Amino acid sequence: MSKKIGLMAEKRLRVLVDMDQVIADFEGYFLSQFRSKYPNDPFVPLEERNTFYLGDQYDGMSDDMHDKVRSIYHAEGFFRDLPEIEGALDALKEMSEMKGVDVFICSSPLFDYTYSPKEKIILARDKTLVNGHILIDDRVDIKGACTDPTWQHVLFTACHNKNIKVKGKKRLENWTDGSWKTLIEDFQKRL
Ligand SMILES: Cc1cn([C@H]2C[C@H](O)[C@@H](COP(=O)(O)O)O2)c(=O)[nH]c1=O
Ligand SMILES: [Mg+2]
Repeated sequence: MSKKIGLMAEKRLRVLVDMDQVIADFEGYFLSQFRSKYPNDPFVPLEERNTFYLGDQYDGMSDDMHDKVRSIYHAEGFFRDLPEIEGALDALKEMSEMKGVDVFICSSPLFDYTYSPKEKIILARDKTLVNGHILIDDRVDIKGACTDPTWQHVLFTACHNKNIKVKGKKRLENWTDGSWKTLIEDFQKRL
């Protein structure tokens, strides 16, 4: 939204920030919960995760694995209790205090709607329809009804995408080395 300052309209940068695996540690928490509930089952260490959906690596391991995996992230409190990705909250607070920057958390719900919508913040199954200048998200392929979204996707590095080569996209490796600030400032210059 632009605010009028005298006769000049201030250009504001709209930053959309994904939640799971960008602000909240979905993968790490899933693994710790899975190992504590099913200590005798095989699991995929985070260094070996290479698909967006857990099921793509887990489901074939045994007949009951599909249900076991879902019993973890469909559980009440799973999303509410996700720990922070290191540095995310400080970075987002600082980002939201930057002059001319508006920050929105933009997250997809699970297909099972029992708990995740109540435990998340802003929900959009189709993020291509959300209007913003930047979308910081760990998912490599963000598709939807709009083939030409307003935002530029910045890929947040996660265990499942770290080895995927993406052409023409910027990456943000973490929230702790200060590079997010340079990224935001670069986008602001181009507004
Ligand atoms: C099975 C499975 C589900 N997810 C979920 C977690 C979130 O509800 C969405 C991803 O949301 P985002 O806005 O794209 O971060 O899908 C998942 O991330 N991984 C899974 O294996
Ligand atoms: Mg995500």
